[in-house]
Amino acid sequence: MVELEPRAFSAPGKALLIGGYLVLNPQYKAFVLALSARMHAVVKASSRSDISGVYLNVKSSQFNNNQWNYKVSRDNGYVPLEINDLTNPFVEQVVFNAFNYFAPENLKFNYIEIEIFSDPAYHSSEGSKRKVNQFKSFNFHEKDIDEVNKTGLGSSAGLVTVLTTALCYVLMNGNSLDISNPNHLKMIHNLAQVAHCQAQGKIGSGFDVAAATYGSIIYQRFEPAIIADLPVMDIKDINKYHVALKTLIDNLDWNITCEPVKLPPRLKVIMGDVHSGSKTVKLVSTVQKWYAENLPRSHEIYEEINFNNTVAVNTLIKLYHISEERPDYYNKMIDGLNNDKNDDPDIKVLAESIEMIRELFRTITQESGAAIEPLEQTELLNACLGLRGVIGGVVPGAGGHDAISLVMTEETNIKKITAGNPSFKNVTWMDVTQEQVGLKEENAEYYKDLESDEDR
Ligand SMILES: Nc1ncnc2c1ncn2[C@@H]1O[C@H](COP(=O)(O)OP(=O)(O)OP(=O)(O)O)[C@@H](O)[C@H]1O
Ligand SMILES: C[C@@](O)(CCOP(=O)(O)O)CC(=O)O
Repeated sequence: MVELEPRAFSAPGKALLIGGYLVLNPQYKAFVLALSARMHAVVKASSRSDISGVYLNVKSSQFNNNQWNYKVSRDNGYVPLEINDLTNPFVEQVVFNAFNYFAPENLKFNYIEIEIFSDPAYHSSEGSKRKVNQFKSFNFHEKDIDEVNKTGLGSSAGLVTVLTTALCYVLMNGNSLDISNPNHLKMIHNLAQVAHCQAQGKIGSGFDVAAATYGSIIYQRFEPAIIADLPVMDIKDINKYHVALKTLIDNLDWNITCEPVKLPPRLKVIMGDVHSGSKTVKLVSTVQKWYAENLPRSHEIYEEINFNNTVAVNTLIKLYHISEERPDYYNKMIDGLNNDKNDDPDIKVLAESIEMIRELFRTITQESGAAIEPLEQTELLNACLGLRGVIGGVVPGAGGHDAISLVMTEETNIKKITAGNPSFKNVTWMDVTQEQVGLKEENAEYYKDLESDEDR
């Protein structure tokens, strides 16, 4: 039996700080922050002569020992067959697309095992037990993955990205996958976008998969048609899907923007969970209906949001440059913010543009009935703006009752300054911050021997 060297990969969660809804249109740019919460995949594979075809086990032991066992064969168009009839659309679409992309005739490593881990911040910790080792710390739940409440950080995008990476490693028959190679990263990104869209049954903007792959970025989407135009799998002619997918992944210019960005130094983003969550699909369809029925005014509102989005993003970039070119001036400005002096003109422009974006989304909320910024969130965000060191805040992404995002100085201790204050009684400050890096190679050894917190 030949064994493939185990490898591990992780990909970050996200917050769409600026550009919700507009990012669905390829003409508008968005600012996506990658977060420190990550999804992980540890993969091993071996060649086994005692089984026919390919066998794949995907294990997510954190969620009531959930696991999915697939048989994959070329004769079946690489449509994965789960031997216990269990479903996980995200896993299935990754397997389907990765295998069809490589279309292996005879796979050397035909027994594949992938273990998934999610960092604690993706899900509500209620009823979970923490297991740790020297390197990692994960929550273990007694419920299945679909029954545990999510916080909205994009677990499926992270999952699809790390699973795609793990399978590319195996399907490339060994050591040649290198995630620091831009071509490999592009292959992973494109495959993950296709799988994520197919699993969701819709074509969203893809900002979450882009951030999982490339980290914090300015993002502009691809034209949805490029994925919608893929043929359906025809078992009688499986080469058709393979050729179309190969062309889409390798040869087509997706015309997307994924430009790395950093928050200016000494600023951070903090997320506040309000324990509720939103139905993104419903919000998006309500807003799209409102948009279509209210032209040309709705377009004018979008243009005005875009103007403020651009101001906010450009000001963040400008602040970064100031910090490099005039560090003394910059440090004084941040010190000023810590002492409640918000009089720097650039900070003012940033704060005002974020306020304008919120106001325009409140107009859409009122007119469409889609609760992008519901009253409770308005009150919470306004209370946050009164805190020393906080520059601005939004309900990121599609809005609603998802966790809020606040931009504040590094020195601001939000837990401390809000403790006991009734305005903040419904919010839990999450242990996540922004991160630069997207897909990352991890040490496969670091996931072993996780033990219950109490036993240590
Ligand atoms: N640890 C995991 N193990 C296995 N499957 C997972 C895991 N985490 C997420 N998934 C899959 O992703 C699905 C959740 O994806 P969904 O897109 O609904 O949420 P999300 O990406 O966290 O949310 P949002 O896009 O709103 O931030 C689960 O139902 C499951 O199929
Ligand atoms: C409304 C939208 O722009 C953002 C959805 O963001 P989230 O999944 O709520 O973080 C839709 C999209 O970009 O796919």
